[in-house]
Amino acid sequence: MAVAMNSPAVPVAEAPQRWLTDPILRVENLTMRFGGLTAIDRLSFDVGRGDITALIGPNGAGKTTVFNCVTGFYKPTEGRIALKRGRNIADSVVDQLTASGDQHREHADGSVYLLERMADFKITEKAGVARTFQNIRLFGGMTCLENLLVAQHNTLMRASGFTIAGLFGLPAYTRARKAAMEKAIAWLGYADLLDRADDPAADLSYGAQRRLEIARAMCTGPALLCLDEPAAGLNPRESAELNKLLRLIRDEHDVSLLLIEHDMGVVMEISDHIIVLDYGKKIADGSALDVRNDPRVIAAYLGVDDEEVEAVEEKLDVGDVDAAIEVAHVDGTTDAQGRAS
Ligand SMILES: Nc1ncnc2c1ncn2[C@@H]1O[C@H](COP(=O)(O)OP(=O)(O)OP(=O)(O)O)[C@@H](O)[C@H]1O
Repeated sequence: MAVAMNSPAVPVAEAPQRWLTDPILRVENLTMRFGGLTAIDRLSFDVGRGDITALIGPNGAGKTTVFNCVTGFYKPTEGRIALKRGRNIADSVVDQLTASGDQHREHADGSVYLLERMADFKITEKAGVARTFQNIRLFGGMTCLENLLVAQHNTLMRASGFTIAGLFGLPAYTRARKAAMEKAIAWLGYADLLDRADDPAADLSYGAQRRLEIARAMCTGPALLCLDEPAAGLNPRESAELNKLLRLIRDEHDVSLLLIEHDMGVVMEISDHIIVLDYGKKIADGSALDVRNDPRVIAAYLGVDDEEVEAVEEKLDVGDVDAAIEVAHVDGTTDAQGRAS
């Protein structure tokens, strides 16, 4: 997908650097090899609790592979992925858990999970990590409301004691069913889809389907929400609606977000923290402002040669980002994916 570094985005004001002081997710020395190909190479980064963190980079940089490792779809070749559900959990607690060989530990300040040791369904259910995919995966024939109820199936099954007792009006099940309905209706509201509750999901516009998918992920009660290209294919109005929903999730629901995104307008506007990958390695890590001005990032996206990075740097030294991008555009030869050809 083409990437526009010079989109008219206004970077957000400098936010507190929570990824340094209070990480919810800590990825350390992550390596993923597919046969002879090293897709991720000793990658380390932190995701701040309560932040919107964007993982960006040209096509093939390894973003989806990182997501697949965090969410348990892939078992990493090496590395540790620790999720801390609770503030002030010392690194020594994570080290003790690692040494114990266990997957999870309850601690006075919260729970710690080693995601690289867990199956994907446990990562969702126990650690509280939800995700969406590049291609929308709703149940198209079900209504919007039904999609959000299905997401709460596990909670309802637990409440029924995993029996048919729910059918006979077990009080715990009746309460859980009411709570599930209230949650589904609340998320339809947050996603601005209340008036479409009884319509089949497949009838919604593309942007509305994206918001429904995010609402469905939120119905699982995550602590960390991973979104794979949520703005792909959206028009400017739909992107603005998406940004509003993502900010609401961060600001009012105490959920941290990790997203892969190619749309630099969305990334620069809503991200507290940006991590840039190229060829499976981290090439930049910081606020939107830092990353936007980083010559290595511009070079990676626009495909300039190493010696031309200096020319880009010179323009940036005098604060002329647009001229730096212009230099990169003239000198770099890019293919449609923003990768040098
Ligand atoms: N299951 C797999 N088997 C073999 N190679 C893979 C597999 N998954 C990913 N790769 C390779 O790993 C590298 C990183 O791919 P990945 O999909 O993570 O990149 P990406 O940054 O998400 O790209 P895009 O922006 O196009 O989605 C690529 O070279 C890709 O071909």
